[in-house]
Amino acid sequence: MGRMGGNQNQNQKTYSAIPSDYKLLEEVGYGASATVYRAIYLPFNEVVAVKCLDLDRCNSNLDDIRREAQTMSLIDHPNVIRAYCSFVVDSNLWVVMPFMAEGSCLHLMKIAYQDGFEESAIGSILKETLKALDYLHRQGHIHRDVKAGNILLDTNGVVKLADFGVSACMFDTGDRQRSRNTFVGTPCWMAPEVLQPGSGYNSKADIWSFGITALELAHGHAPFSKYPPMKVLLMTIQNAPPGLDYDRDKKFSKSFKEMVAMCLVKDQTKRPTAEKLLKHSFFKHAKPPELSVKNLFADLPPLWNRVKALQLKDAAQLALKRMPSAEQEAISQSEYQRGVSAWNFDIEDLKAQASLVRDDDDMLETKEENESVKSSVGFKAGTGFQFSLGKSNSIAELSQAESRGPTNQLQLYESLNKKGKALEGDSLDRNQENIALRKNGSSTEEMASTSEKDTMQTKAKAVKSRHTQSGPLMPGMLLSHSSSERARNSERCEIENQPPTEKSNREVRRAPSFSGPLMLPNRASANSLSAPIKSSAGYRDSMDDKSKANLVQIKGRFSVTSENLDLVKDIPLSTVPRRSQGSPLRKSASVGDWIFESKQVPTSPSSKDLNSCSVAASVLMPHLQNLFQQTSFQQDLIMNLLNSLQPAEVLDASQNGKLPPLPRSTENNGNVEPALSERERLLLIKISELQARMLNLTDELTAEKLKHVQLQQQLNSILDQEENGD
Ligand SMILES: Nc1ncnc2c1ncn2[C@@H]1O[C@H](COP(=O)(O)OP(=O)(O)OP(=O)(O)O)[C@@H](O)[C@H]1O
Repeated sequence: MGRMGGNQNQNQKTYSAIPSDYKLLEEVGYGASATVYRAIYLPFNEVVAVKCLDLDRCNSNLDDIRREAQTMSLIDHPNVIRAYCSFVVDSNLWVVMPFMAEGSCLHLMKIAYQDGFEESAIGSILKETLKALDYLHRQGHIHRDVKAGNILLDTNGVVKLADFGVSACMFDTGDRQRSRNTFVGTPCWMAPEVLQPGSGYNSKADIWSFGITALELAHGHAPFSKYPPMKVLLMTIQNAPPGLDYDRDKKFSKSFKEMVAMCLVKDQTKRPTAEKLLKHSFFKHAKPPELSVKNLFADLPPLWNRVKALQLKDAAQLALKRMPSAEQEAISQSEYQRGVSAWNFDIEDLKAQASLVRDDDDMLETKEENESVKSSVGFKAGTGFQFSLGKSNSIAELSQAESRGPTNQLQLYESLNKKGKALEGDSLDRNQENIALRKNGSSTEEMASTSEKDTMQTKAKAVKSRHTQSGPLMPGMLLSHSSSERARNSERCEIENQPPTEKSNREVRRAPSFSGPLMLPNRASANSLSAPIKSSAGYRDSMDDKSKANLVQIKGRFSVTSENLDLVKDIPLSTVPRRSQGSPLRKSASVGDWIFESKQVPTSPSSKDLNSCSVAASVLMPHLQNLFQQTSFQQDLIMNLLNSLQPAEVLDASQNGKLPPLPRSTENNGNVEPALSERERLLLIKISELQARMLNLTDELTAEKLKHVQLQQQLNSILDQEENGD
């Protein structure tokens, strides 16, 4: 057992890393990879929360986890939950935190406010959350998982933002997904730029999630939460942003609506910073949380009883339902409960789930949708996808091709690829392929993963194996998700089309064309097939100057800052050997983001050369950087793909001379191989084939389901006739 991180501040109490010092009591929550217990820290006789993360389900490097834990323990803000300490116990990581006796906003809504909170409480909760975001952004961090489930409440009305850092490394690493093959994140809270490869994201992604969280608190659920993740993804990218624009929202003030609309602007550069948003009149008039939030818990039973009640209620509901719909429910609940944590998707799971959406349900949805969405096209028979014609040609083309069938889609993909268009970042198809690349493992496992039964079994097993200390345990159940309302998509083009303000114009002008090592790829793009990382200058531009200047790395959900940035900021990425030993730039094993170690910056001859020709360098740098990143990601993706291929297939392909040999060791792939482009081309074809196969299978499945429905209808009519005959 080793201590992972703890607060070093002399003025603060020190918590030991000895498991027997903690008496675990009731389970008070669970997430995708962790169960949270109320516990007593015996030396202080103090109630704390212990989050137990199952390390078996995460192949992350312990060093990365340690770094995350240390960063988490350095967080110091009244609205951000801090880790007292964290340490490994058997195969679990225990994170000790303050106990928030009223649990998360999500829990509270489920138990007592299924249609959301009233505006005054929402204002207070959001204001406190925004203070937390402002702090994190100033420190150079992006939270990336802002949602009601991560806003914790204390009995006296204190609001704290939780769930980052340690869990981030669990969620972000592809290893975790590979090892479990069960995870599919719901992109309900994700900003469009996060969902689209290559576009790059920054702290403004948190502002989008914050806007979605505002809607979640107002309605009791996030927009699109009843849809399968793939559909949510499409709707987020292609529809107008959701808002508080409907009849049911009449009760909300103009300033609340306006604030939400400001957050939910698709163009990230037009979203306000947390600091600026805090000055909005909605927050100026927000009541202190001890006045408005505290009232929410009056007369409610203790948190653990609520959690237990929710679990029992959901279990009973599920048991009552017929299996197919129970499965659907479980999937939907599971997705909602698991939330947005992983910024990775799994195309096959997504497709499988999309095909489970009942058509009759969608017909209703579509009717409603058509009221607000001006033009929409069918996505794919049987899946119920609907989306408006988007701005992007490639998305529209691909979508139409998708609706025409897999062959067309493949052809279009290939033609785009030929034209070079397919490398554009906003290609949905590419996004799907990126997603597909994350898949590894057998389809049997994968299908099983979506079933309620397995989810429960897995959770029960995990809880059993974890809990060796004490405390009554409930088998982990899926939380209920009462959302039945769909989100509406209102056109708010005025907001999006607003001309940039004078200030933002100035910002754009000031924007450096060379983004340096800080221009980090987004997670989606890091996994993209070959999408170039467009200039991610926005990352710095949109941050406060202070944090911009200090940012040196992103780890998990953290980007860590340094005062010595100047030392490193002009080192071109293209001159830095990637992931080779001793390189200052390497990839975090846990999170897939770049880490720059400022102390080890080499002075490379090429950077000197470039400096001697500064004009050319400034023009060249972004291109070189993009090229470098592109190649790196391609390498990653190829490795991912190779890993996902059956070994026999790889062997076969290389023996037949189809594929040039590729070093399988991830240690060696820092250098760009000359044969890479040929290999990439072949692999792209392979990917296309795989995707086409997958689409065919999905189509077959859909056709079978249709047949099944028709047969059932025939059977029903025969039975009716027989009954009438009788
Ligand atoms: N400090 C705490 N005090 C009280 N309850 C907590 C605390 N931390 C977490 N919880 C409860 O446990 C739930 C799960 O915790 P958490 O979100 O950290 O787990 P996770 O596995 O990281 O979840 P997710 O899937 O949302 O990322 C929370 O939604 C909340 O209800």
